[in-house]
Amino acid sequence: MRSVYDSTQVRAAEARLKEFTAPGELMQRAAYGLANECLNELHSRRGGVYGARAALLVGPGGNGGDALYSGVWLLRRGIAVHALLVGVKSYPGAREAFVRAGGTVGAISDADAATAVSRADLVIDGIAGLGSSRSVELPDSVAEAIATTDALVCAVDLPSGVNGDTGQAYDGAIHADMTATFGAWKPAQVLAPARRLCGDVRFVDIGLGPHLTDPRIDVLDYADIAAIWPGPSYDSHKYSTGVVGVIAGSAQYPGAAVMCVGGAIRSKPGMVRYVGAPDAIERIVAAWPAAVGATSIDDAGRTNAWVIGPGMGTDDAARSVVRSSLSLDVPVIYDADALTILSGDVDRLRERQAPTVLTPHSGEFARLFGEVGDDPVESVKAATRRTGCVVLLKGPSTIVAAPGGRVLVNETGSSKLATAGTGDVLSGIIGAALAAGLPAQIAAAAGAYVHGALADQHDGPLIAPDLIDELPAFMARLQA
Ligand SMILES: NC(=O)C1=CN([C@@H]2O[C@H](COP(=O)(O)OP(=O)(O)OC[C@H]3O[C@@H](n4cnc5c(N)ncnc54)[C@H](O)[C@@H]3O)[C@@H](O)[C@H]2O)[C@@H](O)CC1
Repeated sequence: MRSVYDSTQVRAAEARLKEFTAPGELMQRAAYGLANECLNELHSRRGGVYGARAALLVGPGGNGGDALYSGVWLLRRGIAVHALLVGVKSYPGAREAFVRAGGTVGAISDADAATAVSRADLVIDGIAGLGSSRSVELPDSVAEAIATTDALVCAVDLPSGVNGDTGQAYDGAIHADMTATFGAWKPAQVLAPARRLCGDVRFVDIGLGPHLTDPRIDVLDYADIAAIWPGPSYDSHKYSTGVVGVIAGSAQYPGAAVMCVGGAIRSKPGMVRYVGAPDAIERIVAAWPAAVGATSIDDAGRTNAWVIGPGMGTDDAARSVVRSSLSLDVPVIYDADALTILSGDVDRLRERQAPTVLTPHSGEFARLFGEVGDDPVESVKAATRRTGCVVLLKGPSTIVAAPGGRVLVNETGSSKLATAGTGDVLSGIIGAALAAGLPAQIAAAAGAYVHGALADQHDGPLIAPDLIDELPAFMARLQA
């Protein structure tokens, strides 16, 4: 598990750590770590560092200070380093130390600033880090040189022009190949769209660890999923490993039911019960002979969790099923059409006594709760407060929040998943995890992890059934 801290938490931890360290010590640790990461990467790219050129983009704050002090270390390794000041001020003492070590200094507005960037093997972006909250305005020629260079572009703590806490990217944000993060992972390093601008994030330990508490976000990794994903025990039987009920599909979207049941059944619950019209049951059993059919929830028999919504339509019959499902006393995941049906009636979700998971994409989220906005984590948290449900917002970074709980962000998957039917598979996987007894937020986040990992491991173009085909091998590895 990777814990992620926002700027207020990082600054508070820094303030506490500073009580035990000499003045300037933390910046020296950061600058040394930054220089090391750059030197290692430069070495692997060029086979050596001596004789290389570096350009530093230096803002007025601590971020620029880190860049200048890292320049001192680069100079000591025989790299020619030129600093370009963005603005008139620079961090007290840093510029002088840099010049003493042999560095040269110019302004970002200098006529040869773009040339200095284009000739560099390494560009260090120290315009702004934790204090970055607006667009980056550089001369066009410099912006163009940064955007087109083959040099290693390394961001100091965070790329300039991204909001470290929300993941928002402002105009002109720097696109780095690598980011050296100091002391903690920051939200922008795991949230879209900023995550992509960070490149490869390298953690530089400056000793903040003991002073950081109560992370804003956690990111689950493979080891977490392997530890929590339920597997059968020696005395398992089909009822002990969980029974999933699925209400999905319609005459218009029959495939949604096949995808959803497939996602559930291949995640290995004890049993999957499909509820639908007789012809739909026939189709499902033809595709998945191990599934069991029933024509109503009442006739379905014992079930540990329900998946309701994929492709079910929004007609009166579907509305009535969704309304009556609110009183089910087992966990329910509402997806797709069920979310559209609930969008006129969001506050009724508070009636639910058992755990409930909502899995909207941004359009469905907007219908339910209003537009996601610039701070998606806060939007999702507000939705959980309003409904009392676990809310999983699908997107380039999937966010899963629970009432009163910590926010989880999923990093697996990619735009490969932007194809019809993949969401139906996801809800089936989450349904299986819920039926097996995982807590709702963990089930949702673990399901998103598995779903994304299936896409990641699939070679070539992906369609939704490929995810189901990848499931047995993935599950076998996970439970080995
Ligand atoms: N506080 C500490 O103890 C440590 C801080 N460190 C560094 O200090 C940084 C935070 O320093 P600061 O609080 O001074 O904040 P920053 O240096 O991130 O940014 C603040 C300054 O940059 C300007 N700025 C913001 N966006 C800009 C833009 N787009 N274009 C031009 N100027 C812009 C602001 O007006 C302000 O003057 C961290 O990200 C990290 O790099 C590290 O040295 C580790 C220790």
